[in-house]
Amino acid sequence: MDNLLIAEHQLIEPKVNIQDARGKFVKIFTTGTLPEFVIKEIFYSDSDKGVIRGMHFQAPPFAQPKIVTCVSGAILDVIVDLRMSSEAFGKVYAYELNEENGRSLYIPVGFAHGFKGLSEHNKVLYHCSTVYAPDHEGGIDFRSIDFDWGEINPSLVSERDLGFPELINFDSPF
Ligand SMILES: Cc1cn([C@H]2C[C@H](O)[C@@H](COP(=O)(O)OP(=O)(O)O[C@H]3O[C@@H](C)C(=O)[C@@H](O)[C@H]3O)O2)c(=O)[nH]c1=O
Repeated sequence: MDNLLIAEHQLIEPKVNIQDARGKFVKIFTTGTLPEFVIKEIFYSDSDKGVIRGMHFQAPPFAQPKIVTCVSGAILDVIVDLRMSSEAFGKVYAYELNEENGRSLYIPVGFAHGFKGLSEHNKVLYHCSTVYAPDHEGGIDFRSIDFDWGEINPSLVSERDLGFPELINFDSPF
């Protein structure tokens, strides 16, 4: 599938990021940003400070490249490389996405994704290049990757996210 061809993650700078007397205008994506990226679903989440969601992926043949943008507030966005053939298997990349920098993160096939809310509230917008496939959803315990999440409040994490396997015991489908 063409939309699975962009193999590496990319931090996408906004094409326009303007503040004026009315407020902000941010263009996060335009044709040419990721020419092969096809949008099949768009959704957003709304979370409070300290909430952690992740680390999630969809397994082949329903793997799901996506572009993540924090349109309100601030998050620490985190991905981990789960590609068995990758020299960087298990490597973690983390970026602050927030309403000021207008940045997005493109997440290719073979990575799990999660984030922690840094501001009082955040809204995170997803553009996905495949549709939701609940039977092919998977995850890694966010506490098992090589990343310091700071304070973790289990009441701000879903039951499902607390029950995923640890990376060390994980049989990657990628
Ligand atoms: C992801 C998703 C969930 N749902 C449903 C399932 C559930 O009842 C409810 C909330 O789902 P979750 O608890 O999985 O929501 P959440 O934990 O926010 O899931 C998201 O986490 C981040 C880290 C990602 O990377 C996303 O791709 C997605 O997996 O929405 C859909 O109907 N369609 C979807 O595409």
